[in-house]
Amino acid sequence: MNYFSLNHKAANVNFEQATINGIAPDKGLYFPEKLIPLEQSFFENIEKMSNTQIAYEVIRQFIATSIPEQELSNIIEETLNFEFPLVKIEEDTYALELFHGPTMAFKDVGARFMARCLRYFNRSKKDEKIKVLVATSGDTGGAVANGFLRVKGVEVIILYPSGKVSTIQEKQLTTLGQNIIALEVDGTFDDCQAMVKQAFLDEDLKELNLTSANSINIARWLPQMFYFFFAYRDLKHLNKNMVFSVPSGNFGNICAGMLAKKLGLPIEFFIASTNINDTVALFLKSGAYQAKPSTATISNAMDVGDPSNFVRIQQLYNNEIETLKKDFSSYSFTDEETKNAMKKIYSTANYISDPHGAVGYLGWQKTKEKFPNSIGVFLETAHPVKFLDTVEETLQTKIEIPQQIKAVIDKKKRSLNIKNYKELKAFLTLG
Ligand SMILES: Cc1ncc(COP(=O)(O)O)c(C=O)c1O
Ligand SMILES: N[C@@H](CCOP(=O)(O)O)C(=O)O
Repeated sequence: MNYFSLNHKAANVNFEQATINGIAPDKGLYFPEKLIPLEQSFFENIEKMSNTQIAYEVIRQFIATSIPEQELSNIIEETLNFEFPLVKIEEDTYALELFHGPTMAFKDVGARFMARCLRYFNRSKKDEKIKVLVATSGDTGGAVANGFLRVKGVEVIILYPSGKVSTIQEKQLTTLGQNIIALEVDGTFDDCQAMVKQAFLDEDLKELNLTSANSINIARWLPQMFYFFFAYRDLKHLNKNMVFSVPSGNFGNICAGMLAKKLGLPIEFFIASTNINDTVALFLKSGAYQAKPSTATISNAMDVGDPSNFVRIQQLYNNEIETLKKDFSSYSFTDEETKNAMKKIYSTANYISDPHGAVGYLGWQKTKEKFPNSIGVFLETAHPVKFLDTVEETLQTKIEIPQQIKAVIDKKKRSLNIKNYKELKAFLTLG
């Protein structure tokens, strides 16, 4: 399988090269050249398959010969060594918990998979180093730090917006040291992401072997398909159509679900549920895509004003907005609505949702009238403890701190402050 650039001005490359490049030389995101639907027998027998068997079948066409079969199986086994439970919230509503990995956010899947692919690609390199540049609005940074810690030949540089991530998220991305460096940016997530993209295109930095560990990188993005299949397997016995509501920021997660649908996964509809950063919802109304500066909210990991992966979603639908709307819509919610949803879920189902999951719940609530015979699955993308102050204050309850968080909470933060691209470039060239 090869990948082409969505800007159509760069050479097609295989999985290994696309992973190492991160983004194509013409600034475009890589996209698979063809999508081969999975066999009918796969869906007929899916209840009998384990997570790792499903993941292997789903991803193998995308890896092709870049990684040998046994090695790919090992990568998947190591990546998916935690649970993906579904919790019934209401008769027609389920939460798919994606936070049982080491950093308690869905990013663990993509970050662990990508780190292991790079480890394989670096296996025979001696002194050569790859620098992984990553922008985070909260969770990617921690997951990438954890997933890439001590990976041979890789140095990770994380850019995060100062004062705009939660205390626990900040600890997760600034305290590991070793091959992980955190840069605290005086700006928003979009500023961080723009700087990362600029660095990839900077001729002066060509020698540095830069790549990205955001979902713009196919090795981070593609494994995010896995858990849509797991949820289907676990709910198939209900014999109902399924609608997914995905709390969305950079739109990588929902785009992976939509790719899964193109492979044959029978999902009826997708809802991109956002906070007030509503660039995509506005696009669906007006037909004109207008990126805007992001606004800070209590679901901070979704504070994205120019979602990178929306171009991939458009590509999946041949840039035909009316066709896209048959499978997809987007709704935005305020912090007040989010807090009320958290309270409702807590009082009616005794379930503590984090602000992102609550936005997902709201998206399904808003849409469910149109799907009276279906079940809605909203993704619980992070553990509520990651947003401790907001959750405890909103629900007036105490959350037990899990072991993964205890391990970082008292560690000392280490970060360097930067203000602009010039300072990033100076750091990369001198540091
Ligand atoms: C907890 C949480 N929920 C939702 C999102 C949004 O996911 P995506 O950027 O793939 O749309 C993120 C960050 O990406 C996140 O960390
Ligand atoms: N919400 C993200 C922002 C980056 O998203 P990514 O999936 O493209 O890495 C975060 O938590 O950092």
